[in-house]
Amino acid sequence: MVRSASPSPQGTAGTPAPATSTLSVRGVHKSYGHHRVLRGADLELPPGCLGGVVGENGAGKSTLLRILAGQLSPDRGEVAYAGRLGYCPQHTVLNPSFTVEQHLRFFQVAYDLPDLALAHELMDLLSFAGYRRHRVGSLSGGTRQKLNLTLALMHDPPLLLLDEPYQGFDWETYERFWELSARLRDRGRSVLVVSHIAFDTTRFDRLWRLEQGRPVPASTGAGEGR
Ligand SMILES: Nc1ncnc2c1ncn2[C@@H]1O[C@H](COP(=O)(O)OP(=O)(O)OP(=O)(O)O)[C@@H](O)[C@H]1O
Repeated sequence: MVRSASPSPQGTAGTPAPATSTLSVRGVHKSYGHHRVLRGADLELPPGCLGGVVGENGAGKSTLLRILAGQLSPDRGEVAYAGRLGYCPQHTVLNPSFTVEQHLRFFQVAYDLPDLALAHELMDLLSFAGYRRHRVGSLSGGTRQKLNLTLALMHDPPLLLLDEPYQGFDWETYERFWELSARLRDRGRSVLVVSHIAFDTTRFDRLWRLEQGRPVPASTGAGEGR
């Protein structure tokens, strides 16, 4: 049973997660037909923590994140989180006919934001403010991903679920991404990054390796702090 998960981009508050956690996942199972992908996944993410879930292609990372974001129902298990969430899906759901600015306006309405100040700040930080009037269909993959990420972050939610968020980024933008994530973490946000790339694990406060359908705690290589 899912006690709390939001299908909408803005998220909704559901059953609160335990006081010590922003996100609490208990015993989540998911199969596609006979293919058992998640087999009792447990995970706790406290406030102000930058967490990572790594695993091989097909391990079930996106399935887990889609369940956490409320896009997919688990067969059983519980997901609870406090407040809104921001979800950056692996595959962008952008409309190629609309401009970057039009996307921001749509999400401003969806999130019920008074202005786009944070969105514009994120665009400056990710160096794509110059594309504001460009149609999404004309953008490079990396720039589309910058927009994808901005749409997930622009309402400053307490919980961020980011699926392969730096795919297509050049090195400078990749570094900016980590600076931004660390800044969010330092402001008390909980950030969960899913990636098949496991070489930069020292960036994380907590790390799990998704193996045989379960996130297994792993060393970040930097000493566990949070
Ligand atoms: N809608 C679906 N129907 C059937 N099988 C699916 C579906 N979605 C995913 N799968 C299968 O479930 C398994 C896990 O897929 P998932 O996309 O969650 O893995 P992943 O760890 O995110 O992989 P990647 O690193 O390649 O993105 C894979 O074997 C995939 O083929």
